[in-house]
Amino acid sequence: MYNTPISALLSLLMQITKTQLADCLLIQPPVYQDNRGLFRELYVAAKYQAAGLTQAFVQDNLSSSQQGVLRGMHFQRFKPQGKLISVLHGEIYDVMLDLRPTSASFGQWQGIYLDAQQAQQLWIPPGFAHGFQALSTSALVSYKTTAYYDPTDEGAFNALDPKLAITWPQPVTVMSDKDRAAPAFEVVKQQLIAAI
Ligand SMILES: Cc1cn([C@H]2C[C@H](O)[C@@H](COP(=O)(O)OP(=O)(O)O[C@H]3O[C@@H](C)C(=O)[C@@H](O)[C@H]3O)O2)c(=O)[nH]c1=O
Repeated sequence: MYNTPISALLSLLMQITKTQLADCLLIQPPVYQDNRGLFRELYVAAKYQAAGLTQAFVQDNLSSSQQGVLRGMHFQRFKPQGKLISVLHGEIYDVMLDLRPTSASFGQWQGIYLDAQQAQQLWIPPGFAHGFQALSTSALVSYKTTAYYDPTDEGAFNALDPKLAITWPQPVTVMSDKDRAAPAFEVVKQQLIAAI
């Protein structure tokens, strides 16, 4: 629909901010409010490609969580997924951790608050672990991925690992059994280094 210069211009309407972690982006698309409510675009290929999200998305996911629920920290080892995160209802604290051994921010994590009213989105490229906590009564989170879900390729480390000390904002009410049983980050880190 748009040629490259026009899509580059359109992408100026989106505010793109670099995060502390290399290659992750905080995206603030315009939110149009009127007496009916609001309108926002979730994804427009030409605009997001112009902003640097050039890989094709192949899957859309939706999860609903009650307050305090913690999901993560997850990744795929050989078929890593880039993720474009949007909150459709409520508020979350979203955490990404750089798993790329050659990256300047390898092993570092950053948490970012995302909420449906402000409508920020987070771009987490392939090569990161991801998790979030629902902070509102309920939170509806949608995310696009650049690789298919493959349960045989799934990896995880413990989001409550005291050495990582991720500062989850609220008491953790529920985690999956799988997430509670996940190893400490150091185990995953050593595996990643050994695989170089
Ligand atoms: C992630 C995923 C799960 N499932 C199934 C497997 C399982 O039966 C059920 C719930 O899966 P999980 O417990 O892994 O769901 P969840 O803990 O919400 O997993 C997600 O967490 C966040 C933090 C991410 O970043 C995602 O990539 C994904 O790992 O849904 C799919 O069919 N497709 C998928 O893409």
